[in-house]
Amino acid sequence: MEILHIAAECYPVAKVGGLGDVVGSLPKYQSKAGHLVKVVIPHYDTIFINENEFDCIYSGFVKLGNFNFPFNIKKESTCILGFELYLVEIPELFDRKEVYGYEDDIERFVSFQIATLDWINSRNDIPDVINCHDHHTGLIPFMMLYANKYEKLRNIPTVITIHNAIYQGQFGFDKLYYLPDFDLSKVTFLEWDNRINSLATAIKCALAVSTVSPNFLNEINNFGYGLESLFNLVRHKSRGILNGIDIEVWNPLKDEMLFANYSIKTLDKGKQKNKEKLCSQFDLDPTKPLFSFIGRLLEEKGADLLPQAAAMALSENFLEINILILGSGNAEIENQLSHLLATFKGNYNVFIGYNEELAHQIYAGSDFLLMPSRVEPCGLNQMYSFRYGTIPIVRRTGGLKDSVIDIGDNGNGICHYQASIVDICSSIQRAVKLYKDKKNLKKIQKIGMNIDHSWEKVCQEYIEMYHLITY
Ligand SMILES: Nc1ncnc2c1ncn2[C@@H]1O[C@H](COP(=O)(O)OP(=O)(O)O[C@H]2O[C@H](CO)[C@@H](O)[C@H](O)[C@H]2O)[C@@H](O)[C@H]1O
Repeated sequence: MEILHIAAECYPVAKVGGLGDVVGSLPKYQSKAGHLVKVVIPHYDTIFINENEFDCIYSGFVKLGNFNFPFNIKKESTCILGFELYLVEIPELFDRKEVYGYEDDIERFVSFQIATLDWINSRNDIPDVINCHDHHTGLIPFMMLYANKYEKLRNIPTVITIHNAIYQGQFGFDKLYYLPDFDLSKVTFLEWDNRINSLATAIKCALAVSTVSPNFLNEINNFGYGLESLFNLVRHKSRGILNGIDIEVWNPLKDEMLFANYSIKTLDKGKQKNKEKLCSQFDLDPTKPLFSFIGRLLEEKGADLLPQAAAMALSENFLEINILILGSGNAEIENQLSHLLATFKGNYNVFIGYNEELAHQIYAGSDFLLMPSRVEPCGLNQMYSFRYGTIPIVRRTGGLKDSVIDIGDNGNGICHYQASIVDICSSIQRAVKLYKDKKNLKKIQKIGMNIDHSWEKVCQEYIEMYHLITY
């Protein structure tokens, strides 16, 4: 079947977080399974886009209310990613370094969605299914059903995959005129809490809704960021599919970003080498257990707890542990984490920013990975940790609950219930104890490394979902 994914991110073209990882890997494995898979994202000013060849295959103008933005559809010419990659080039709106965070994000992503549909509408061959991802593509199912100019696309089944339900792409009805002419009797599909809500619109209009873990689907039926009643209403067409990971990109034996490659057989030596390099780079003690955190420094990730939790853990375990943090986000959290350096130099370090290579090195060189998330629709970091023989320490929420089982229950990681400093610190204490019990430590590391979280296994669940709505 022909599957078209539409999203804001796709690794390695443009990535801010896990959405990019999934949109860069699920299509690759669907393609390997024999499907024709296309991915459409905006044309940003990123290294991958500047360094690769693209052919312009379509041009037009996006009409956004009174504005007319010229756009091109560009196709990556070599299929280097294992699927067909298409970029929507709207220079005025997307020729920028960052993916999100601009005042005109609504105008940017509404234009992206209209340009994408204009192009699909112009094609003779149309996809069998369109898989939208998150709110940036949430108006697509609505426009396909009710915008006059997309009548031809009406019968293409659509899926909305929810990676993050906190951000919903809301805007006022004063911008309703941005949308192409549509059947006005359907305007209520756009509305939630008196505003246009892109995610709610997609949930109402898509033929299927998927979340990135089964447990997150259960959670949002009770606590759905204002959308719980809607999630309950569409339960019949919803399913939770736990994310997979790209085992080619995340492979300690072949990962070119590591200081030393290793497999389950050479775990001890391999991890030690990576740890020593990492520790010397960050002025840490390689003889002590290394606890790391990688992620966006936001409350949803529990990152606001990190400064105090790190201070407490480092004081309680004085000179017994190392903590290393990689991330960026909330400026206050960034400052607090940076300030800890003065007190705990030698046992603590932080890198504020985004660094893909360093992330790989940290997964490989750490002993434990902290994920005190308040919200985690799936979480990929714990899966990368397993693969690199690093034990995740997680709060039992969302997809973390689906993928991490506490060592007390013969599991693969360390779990706590509360997003609290005390809970994080007591998990760290348990980890320190485990670290000293080398035999048990190795056993748990190996359990993790043997888990198969590959897309090869999971991508069939997406195909089953598509089949349910295409036949
Ligand atoms: N500073 C930094 N430098 C380098 N790399 C960094 C980084 N900060 C984060 N990353 C990387 O970004 C990715 C984060 O992925 P996650 O799935 O853990 O969270 P995210 O909230 O972005 O994704 C959302 O979508 C995904 C995909 O569905 C869900 O798993 C998740 O729960 C949901 O919140 C990982 O590849 C991580 O290594």
